Amino acid sequence: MKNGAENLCRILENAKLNPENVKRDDYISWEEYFMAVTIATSHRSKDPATQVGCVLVNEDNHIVGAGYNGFPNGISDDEYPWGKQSENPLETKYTYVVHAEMNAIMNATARQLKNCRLYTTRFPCNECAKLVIQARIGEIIYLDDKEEQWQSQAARKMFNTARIPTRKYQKTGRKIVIEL
Ligand SMILES: O=c1ccn([C@H]2C[C@H](O)[C@@H](COP(=O)(O)O)O2)c(=O)[nH]1
Ligand SMILES: [Zn+2]
Repeated sequence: MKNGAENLCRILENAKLNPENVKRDDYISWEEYFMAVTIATSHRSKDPATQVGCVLVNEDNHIVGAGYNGFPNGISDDEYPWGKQSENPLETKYTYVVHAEMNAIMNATARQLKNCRLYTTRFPCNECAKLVIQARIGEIIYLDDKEEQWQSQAARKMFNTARIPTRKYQKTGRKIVIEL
């Protein structure tokens, strides 16, 4: 305890004598950083209605995978349909699109995703939930839930049974402006 107080005094003294030696204190937190990367990733999606981003983070806070919703490799974004409604399932995006979570898992640089955290802009659907559980991912952090959708309800039910915690990202109000 005494050492802690002495250290603090030294830091404050140093800050007074050499203000330029002191680290900045307005850096973003890990949580803000990972959600910012997740949101940025969603901007790669070509889906005109819903852009989803997903990032996988290991226990060392390293990003080991990222993905967004899009058609499979080699499937043309211009020739396949992006529409939602048609009597013919061959004419809607749902038949073809790979979900952001699936892409993040498939693209991961690590084979072992056990205990990774999954950041996503949208609560995973039931199909993604199955993959997440099989990959032994440890926690889900999401920006928006889709509580009204049965796919999200089924996913939540499976996460609860599999004891995978989920939590809504708490916005901090921090803004970062990126000029591209
Ligand atoms: O877990 C999920 C659920 C959905 N997506 C993708 C798939 C589609 O491209 C959109 C959903 O389209 P709506 O227009 O909102 O019906 O989101 C995903 O990536 N992950
Ligand atoms: Zn999904």
